[in-house]
Amino acid sequence: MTTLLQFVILGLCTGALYALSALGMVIVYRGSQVINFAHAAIGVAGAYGFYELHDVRHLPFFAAFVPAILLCAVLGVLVQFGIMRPLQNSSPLVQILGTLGVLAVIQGALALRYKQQTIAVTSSLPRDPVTLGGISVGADRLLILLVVVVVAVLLAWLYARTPFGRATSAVAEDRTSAAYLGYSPNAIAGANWAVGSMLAGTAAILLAPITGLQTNQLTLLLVPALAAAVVGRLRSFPITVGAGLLIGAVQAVLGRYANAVDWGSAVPFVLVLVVLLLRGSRIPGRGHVELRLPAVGTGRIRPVTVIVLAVLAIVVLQVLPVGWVDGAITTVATGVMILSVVVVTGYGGQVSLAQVVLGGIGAWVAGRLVAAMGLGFGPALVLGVLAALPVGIIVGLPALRTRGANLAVITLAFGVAVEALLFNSAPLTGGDVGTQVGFISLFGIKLDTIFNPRNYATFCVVAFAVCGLAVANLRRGKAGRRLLAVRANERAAAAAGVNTTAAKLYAFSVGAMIASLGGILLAFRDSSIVYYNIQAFHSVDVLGYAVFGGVGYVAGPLVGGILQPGGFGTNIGNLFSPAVQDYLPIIGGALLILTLLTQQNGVVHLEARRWGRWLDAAGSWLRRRRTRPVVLPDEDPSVPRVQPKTLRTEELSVTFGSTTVLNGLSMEVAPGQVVGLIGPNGAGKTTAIDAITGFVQPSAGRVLLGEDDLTRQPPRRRAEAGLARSFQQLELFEDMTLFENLLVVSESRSWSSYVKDLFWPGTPKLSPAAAAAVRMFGLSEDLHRKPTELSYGRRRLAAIARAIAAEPSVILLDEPAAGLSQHESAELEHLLRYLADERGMGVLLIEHDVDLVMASCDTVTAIVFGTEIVSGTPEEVRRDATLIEAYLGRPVGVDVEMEDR
Ligand SMILES: Nc1ncnc2c1ncn2[C@@H]1O[C@H](COP(=O)(O)OP(=O)(O)OP(=O)(O)O)[C@@H](O)[C@H]1O
Repeated sequence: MTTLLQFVILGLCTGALYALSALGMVIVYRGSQVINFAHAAIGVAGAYGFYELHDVRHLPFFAAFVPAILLCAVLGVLVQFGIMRPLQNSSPLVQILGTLGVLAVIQGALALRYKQQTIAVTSSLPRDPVTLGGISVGADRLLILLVVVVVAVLLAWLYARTPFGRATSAVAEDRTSAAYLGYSPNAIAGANWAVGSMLAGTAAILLAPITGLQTNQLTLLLVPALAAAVVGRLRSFPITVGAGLLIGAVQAVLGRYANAVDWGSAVPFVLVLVVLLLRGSRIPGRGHVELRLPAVGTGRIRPVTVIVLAVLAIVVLQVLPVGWVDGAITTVATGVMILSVVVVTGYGGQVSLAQVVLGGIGAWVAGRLVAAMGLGFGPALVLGVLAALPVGIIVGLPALRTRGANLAVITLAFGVAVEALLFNSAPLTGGDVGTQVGFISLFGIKLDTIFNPRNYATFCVVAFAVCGLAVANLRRGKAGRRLLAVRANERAAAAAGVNTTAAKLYAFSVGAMIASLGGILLAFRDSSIVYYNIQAFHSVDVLGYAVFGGVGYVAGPLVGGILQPGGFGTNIGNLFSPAVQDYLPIIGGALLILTLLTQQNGVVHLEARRWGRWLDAAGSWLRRRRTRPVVLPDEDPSVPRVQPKTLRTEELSVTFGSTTVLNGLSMEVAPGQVVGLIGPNGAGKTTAIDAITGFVQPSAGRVLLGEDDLTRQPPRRRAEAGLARSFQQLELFEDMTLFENLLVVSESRSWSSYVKDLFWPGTPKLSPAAAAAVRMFGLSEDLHRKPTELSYGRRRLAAIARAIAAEPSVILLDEPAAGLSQHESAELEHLLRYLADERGMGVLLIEHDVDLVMASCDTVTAIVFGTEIVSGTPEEVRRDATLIEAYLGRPVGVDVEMEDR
């Protein structure tokens, strides 16, 4: 028992340092809404600075400590102003990568100077043993614990009670409003980066005497600190400290009682997994802001170009010097791994920092099958690729309830755990000696890289071509459109009936299989695979390479793969100096940062545009081919009536916290009926639509469509049952053309397309209902355009057309006339009647344009503060005094016309 307590206390001390570093992350996040993945790197840079001054130049503790943490502050401020400020409106992916670029540069710079050696650092804190209740612990550990608790209390006070803290909270709440109040968001962000970075430095300086100073110390500090900060919601100081202490204590106990395996490395992963799964939500809330990810290509294949390039590559490989063939192998094999990022992040919009580890798992399975079971390379490769599939699904599971930076944290933590438990486990991998796979061959062709590197390089090129074609096919097929819909807007995707769960898990599983193939190709370059070399943090580089090349483009990975050490980048660098190899991590990090600042869509996007311009200049016939107009199916005069179903809400109530926003709403929308739902701002109209379509759970009441009780169904099932909705903010899929937007809602939801599309995506065609919607709104000229290329009015019409294209029994329109011209509003009125009278749809219309409501609705329900105040024909409602009073805020006579709001 005493031993257990002793380890708990020791663990608490290490945990206190995680907590200290995590507190810094929380501060940075509060000030700038950025999760800083370079946080530990900045801290470790400070620790090296401290070491130089204190241990090498023998300055007293504080004379070394103060400049060291000031160095961290300067680094933090430079990162904020030089990189994060320009990226402040970018997607979480881009912001994460910005900090990861900084991490690569700092780590690369430290590795240049200090290599991989571990430096012993002397402690300035008193280390005499202190005995507490029979347990003896070093005084330095207790002091650290005390320091962290004091810092947490001070921070809590600073951020709750001082003007600086209030200003930071105001900026965190809303940058624009804070600026109106006179706060400078940038100055506040800079100050928080400085304070947060100083805490990172303090934590690293205090940790160095315990663990020794090493550039790889980042893992030791970064992952647990990230985990603690995420558990504290990047806001709460006490919860963050508690989580850090918990991680430290559990790790210490596991290290004592289960030390055969490094279970401690898995603690941050397990903790974050449990917390995020419990806390997350399937569909993001209404306030979720979708920031655009880098651009996605069309996936269009030019077969002649592909064949010519592949043949050319294979021919060139036969004559290249051997050093360059090795470079080609590394570049192309890494390219295969990066293709997995194109699927998961480029198409699926999910940030995964586990791709290298997934590749490593595939390589491990294949390697063991060859070495231990004597299986041939071919079958081992197939089984290795298949083995990654279930692991990919496991990695993808958290993505069902969390997204963005949180997902990046959890996938990184997963990678670190697998690295420690599998790749660093000598019994499982063969340790330093590795796994002997010998000289491999396939169908009698020798593929070893010692005597037959050109064959292996050719095999890598073929593997890339096959995967690249599959990924391009995926982009053009139904499955790809589902992924892009989820990436662009999860809420709208769910409302369109897309199974977001299936789409995400599909992206992760296909990504895992491709990553696994890449991992196998990289591992089997050697006749002895040393799994120690597979590092979880390398996924960070791979994600960076992907964005550098163009994360949405199939050709991007080949450009990104050049940066991989040992690839073409090394070959090119060696032409100038062999030392370039050492600088590659720094160059890679700097290039990534530059790409993010200047061209987030990647090199290939830039080139594609350049080529596009060239094609434009080359002749109009080529231009015609590029912007081939989408052909609508012939007009079908008999667009069928929809399946008639009546929507009923029974005593529907919604409560947020203690506030009841919707209070027992009962209404009915029958087939062929247009029903208006009106009320002043904040009355609860959108909440009613959200509750009917499954985006918020009602606290009481029922939602029925025909005979089906939909009250507990997710949005997708309600869409399948026959409900479609438009959103106030339109929520179109911005990365897709209008044609693709319409396809997402109207094409069949077959599961088979998840497999078929990889090989044969087919030619997409609009359904008669979608084509009719396009004609109705005169959108045929806009079909090949993306929503951003349309005027606001046309975007609105496009959003309504998309909802109609799903052929719903009942359509719910949330302020469809907002921003429309008078002419367009008149057309909308005509359309609403057409949908009800000719197509038999039930229409629920939320609108502030009272004239439109009165002219087009059969019945109108008015709500105020979530409660129905009147319901009846437009004429009855128009003359209701209570409603007029609610709208105008004062009692009036019945003859007063309601204002057109
Ligand atoms: N997720 C939420 N958490 C807490 N309160 C919420 C949430 N969503 C909406 N509300 C509150 O519920 C009330 C009703 O909002 P709702 O958007 O449904 O009104 P509305 O009638 O559609 O208004 P408008 O006409 O301005 O769109 C508002 O006070 C709003 O602030």
